[in-house]
Amino acid sequence: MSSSASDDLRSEQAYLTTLYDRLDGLRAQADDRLRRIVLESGGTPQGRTQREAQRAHYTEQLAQMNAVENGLCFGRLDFADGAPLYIGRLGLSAEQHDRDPLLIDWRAPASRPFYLATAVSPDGVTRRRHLRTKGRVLTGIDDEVLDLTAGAAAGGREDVTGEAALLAALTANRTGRMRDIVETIQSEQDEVIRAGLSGVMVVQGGPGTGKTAVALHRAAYLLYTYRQQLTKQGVLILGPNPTFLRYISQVLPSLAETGVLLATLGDMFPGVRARAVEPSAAAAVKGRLAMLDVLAAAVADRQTVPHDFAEVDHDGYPLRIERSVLEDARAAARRSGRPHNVARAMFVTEAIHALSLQIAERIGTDPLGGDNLLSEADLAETRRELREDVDVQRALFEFWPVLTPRQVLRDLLCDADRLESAAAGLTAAERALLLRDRDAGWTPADVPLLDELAELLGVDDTLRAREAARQRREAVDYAEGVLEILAGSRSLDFEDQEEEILSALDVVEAGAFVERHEVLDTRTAAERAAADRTWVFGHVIVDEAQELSPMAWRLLMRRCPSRSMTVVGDVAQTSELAGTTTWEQVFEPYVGQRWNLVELTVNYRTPAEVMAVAADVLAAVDPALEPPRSVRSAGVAPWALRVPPVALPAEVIAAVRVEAAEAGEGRVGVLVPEAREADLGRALLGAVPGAAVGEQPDLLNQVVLMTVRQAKGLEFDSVIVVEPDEIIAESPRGLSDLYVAVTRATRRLGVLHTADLPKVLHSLA
Ligand SMILES: Nc1ncnc2c1ncn2[C@@H]1O[C@H](COP(=O)(O)OP(=O)(O)OP(=O)(O)O)[C@@H](O)[C@H]1O
Repeated sequence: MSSSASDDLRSEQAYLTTLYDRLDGLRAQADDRLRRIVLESGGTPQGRTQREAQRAHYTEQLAQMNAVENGLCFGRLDFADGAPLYIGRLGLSAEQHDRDPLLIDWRAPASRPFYLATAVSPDGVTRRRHLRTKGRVLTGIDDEVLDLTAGAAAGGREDVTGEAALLAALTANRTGRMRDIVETIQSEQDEVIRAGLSGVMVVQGGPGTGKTAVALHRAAYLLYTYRQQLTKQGVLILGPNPTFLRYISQVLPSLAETGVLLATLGDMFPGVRARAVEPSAAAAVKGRLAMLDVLAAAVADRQTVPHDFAEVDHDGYPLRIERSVLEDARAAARRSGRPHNVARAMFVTEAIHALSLQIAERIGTDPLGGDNLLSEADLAETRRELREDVDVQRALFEFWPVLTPRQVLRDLLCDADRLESAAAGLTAAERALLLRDRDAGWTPADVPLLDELAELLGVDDTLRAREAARQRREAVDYAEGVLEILAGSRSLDFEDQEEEILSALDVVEAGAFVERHEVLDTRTAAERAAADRTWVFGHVIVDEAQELSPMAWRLLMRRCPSRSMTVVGDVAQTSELAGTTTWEQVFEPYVGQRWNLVELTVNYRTPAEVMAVAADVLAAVDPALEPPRSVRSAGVAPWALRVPPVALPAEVIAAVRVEAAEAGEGRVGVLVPEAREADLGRALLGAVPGAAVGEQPDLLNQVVLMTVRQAKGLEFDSVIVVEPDEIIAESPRGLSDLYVAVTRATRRLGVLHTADLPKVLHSLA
């Protein structure tokens, strides 16, 4: 190492140490304040609220400071004039302000040239320096000189920034968890990350173009830039499945952001974790907008009338409830246009009104032919009696019951007759796809249906108020109990004392006591949002968005009426039959033409050799689609091996062993047709006990066997695709599935097949 290089290392290490000292100082300060707050107690309700807010603030600050411990500072910009700027995961101000700022947050506008400056357009930057660190120790420096006039050779490529650091990141072993890319964000990605908050932005990009990475960094950017607004309303990131959410789960915490709700569609109905699996064809039927009519009919079918009449016992007499009375009441309630549970009150009022007239007719008829003898007050009393009569209530409940979304959907999907009545617009084959067992669990495609039903059913305010009143009564009863104990202990301790002693009982009544002890809601917006179906998010980010059905989009749009959304996906990778192959189709109904399309064109994951194979598959999906350009080659040719059918499991195991040895610390993914998953999974597990297989495989294992659908959005150092012709044949979107499968590799790709290779893989023959 030249002496100037080692001088550089030494002085940068010294600066790094200053930064960590400052971080430690701030951490100690926050820790100390938090400790003091935790020790404080009592005070007024406002005081306590304030303390709670401060506690949350310092806890979050500490979490943020802990999160940035690794890679605190990763870059430096030198300018033609002025002092250099250091770029990091967090902004740090100096203790003495003349040295400010010590470190600039990567999201601050001043950091932008770090991602955008090039030799051709340096924006005043003369040098961009990447600092490589391990813990608190500087391990290396990569410099890019951007000032061509300074005489230094610019070298490197013009299409990437920070080439050395980028290539180091791209060729590193995969770990089963996605890493942040904050040190090497490329300019086309930076544009997306820093776009404004409002409106719908669709980011279309081929595999490996960094859509997921960009979506996550955009969440961090938006939270930094619009902190107040978004902390209150929350940001939702919707991903395709729980395995994928675990894969990306570390990225935002490593960027010191934790207040984001990561969820799958299956999590979007509070109280339901929809994890059951169903055929894609069934999900496709559930995803169509035709289900709106089916659901509306299913609710209407619950508003029934008897064949002729119903009879109940009222006040010792049989009371006939005529079909026509119920029909009129039902028509009036339906005409109100209110949701079913809300309109119920009107149905009951109308029915009771008609029944009271019927009773008046019976008992108030003037034998002399004059007006009815019952006064208005008598009629009101009759109505009151009818309303309070449990038998009448029960009968009316039967004709217009209070319903929950789960009840309506379960009853519908488990009953061929109900389905036939409500889903008359579907074909018999489609209805057969919908029919399921009563004890089958909820699937993700059920969730938008439950959400739609919640809208159709509504919540009866009187019921809600009754429930709130019940809860409050319980709390007051409890408080009275507490106060009684206090009173009891006073009489024991102080009854023989002369002077008056003020007890809690004298200064507070039970209701007020409850109010004072109401628990403060200290949950983050993300936590509160997860528990509330009607929560409206400040921003919604959707990953693998091409897979969502029209019904799922309705649910999402309800959660985001401001339409502040970032939608990332690739219409060439759609595997769900309910998914989309054009973005226009998705957004036209909600925002017309008012959405922005941005395209990412560079593939950071898949090396050129693998992408050449993928390009042939893509051409078969749609010749008009362009594959993204690989940023690097791996120097390894993809391979294919034909094996006898009986030897397939043994050959898979052998290939896994070879690839695991090649991958070293890296990860191996075996992607198989759905029909073979169970058998091959079992065989692999027998030979490689640590392998991850099954519904939700643990990606931290070195070897993972899964279907292509499960592998959506994931990547492995080495990928073995098994029986590609079966993957193609398994679904009408089988070619897209094969495209997804081959583009999961970051280094090596192999194909095992027992029949002829499909034509689209001819380059491997
Ligand atoms: N600027 C970057 N610097 C370093 N690594 C990057 C960069 N951009 C993307 N990557 C890496 O490339 C890989 C692919 O990124 P990502 O998964 O976000 O792509 P994607 O477009 O979502 O792919 P797919 O459509 O196949 O799911 C990841 O390992 C990611 O970390």
